[in-house]
Amino acid sequence: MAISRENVLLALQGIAVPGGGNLVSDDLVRALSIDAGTIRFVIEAKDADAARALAPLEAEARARLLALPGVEKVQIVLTAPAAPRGAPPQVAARSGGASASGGAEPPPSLKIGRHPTPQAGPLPVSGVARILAIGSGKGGVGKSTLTSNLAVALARAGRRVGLLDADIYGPSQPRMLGLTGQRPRTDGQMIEPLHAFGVTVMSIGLMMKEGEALVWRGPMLMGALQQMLNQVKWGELDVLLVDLPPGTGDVQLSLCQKAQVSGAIIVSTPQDVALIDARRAIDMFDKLKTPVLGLVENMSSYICPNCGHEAHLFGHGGVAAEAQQLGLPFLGEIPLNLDVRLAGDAGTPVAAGEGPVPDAFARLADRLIGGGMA
Ligand SMILES: Nc1ncnc2c1ncn2[C@@H]1O[C@H](COP(=O)(O)OP(=O)(O)OP(=O)(O)O)[C@@H](O)[C@H]1O
Repeated sequence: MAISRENVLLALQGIAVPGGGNLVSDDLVRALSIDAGTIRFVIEAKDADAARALAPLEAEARARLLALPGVEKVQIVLTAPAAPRGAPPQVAARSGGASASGGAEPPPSLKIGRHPTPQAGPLPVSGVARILAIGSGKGGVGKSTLTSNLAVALARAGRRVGLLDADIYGPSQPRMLGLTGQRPRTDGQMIEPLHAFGVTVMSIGLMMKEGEALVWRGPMLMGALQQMLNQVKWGELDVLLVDLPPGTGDVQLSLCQKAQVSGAIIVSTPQDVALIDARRAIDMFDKLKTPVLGLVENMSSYICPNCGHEAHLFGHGGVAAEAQQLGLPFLGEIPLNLDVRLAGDAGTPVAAGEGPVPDAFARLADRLIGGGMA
């Protein structure tokens, strides 16, 4: 029998916390997910003392949930922030590069991941002229790589660019932009984004302990995304690129429901399997009434650095053909090149340098600017 979220919350509402209220009314239940017979969630106490006081409630919550029909397993994590409340100092950005890494700091005190605030429909983000969703049907096609490099290329072309890493299942932008270990500053209300290579950057991964968001679903995710859009001091931006998780899930839905997204760009490799999934992503954006602005082919051709021979490891031209068939613009192609990966791993996007690959990203940026998309 399917377990309903409402029944779980109802059971948890019955558990009083010291000082009045209950687990749900005090917003202590975070990251609730229900997966077949398993219920997972986090009880987030405000500090270590509060966590100790809540420990008996964890057992009570488990017992109550296990008594619900269909529940086989209950996983509860009781956590408290590792550091006292207050913002860790932000490390200043080096001009032209990413802020220097200061080692792994605890997450900022602002709680990310909460129930969404009701709103009438998709809203603009203050100061942001355009929001572009960067999506893919399949994982690993280079969507995050493309997003960081496109952001850098747009910044180099003089645009005011923001990048929101909403890939909660594997936020990779901090690593790709050399921001690993840094924490954004917050006053408890608003978040100061980080800056790297001329791009204003915020990643859901910078706001939480590793792996914390993995269990989020539905409303929690929607609330978190809403916070990332509205509680970050984005400043005045010509364009905000949103790096989405692969596929067609809650984050895509939440983004298009909460924000006025100008359009989506779909990244795919030329392989048939990737293209089939890309079609699904396009279909989803159509259903969400978000215009698909075009397709990009990543890992297009491979030029052997030793002999100059051009090979097409994943095929070539498949995405352009698909775009034509769907009547969508083909925005450009990025070659498969070892430097792309090495630069991404090293935290200095290849688009920040010179050469044929940075030129390919510059062409893509120009195409978007020329088309009024960025
Ligand atoms: N054009 C390219 N040439 C060489 N390597 C690339 C290229 N594009 C991406 N890569 C590498 O492929 C791997 C996957 O890329 P990336 O993480 O950007 O994909 P993704 O689609 O965002 O994945 P996920 O869906 O898992 O987030 C990375 O190691 C990246 O460096």
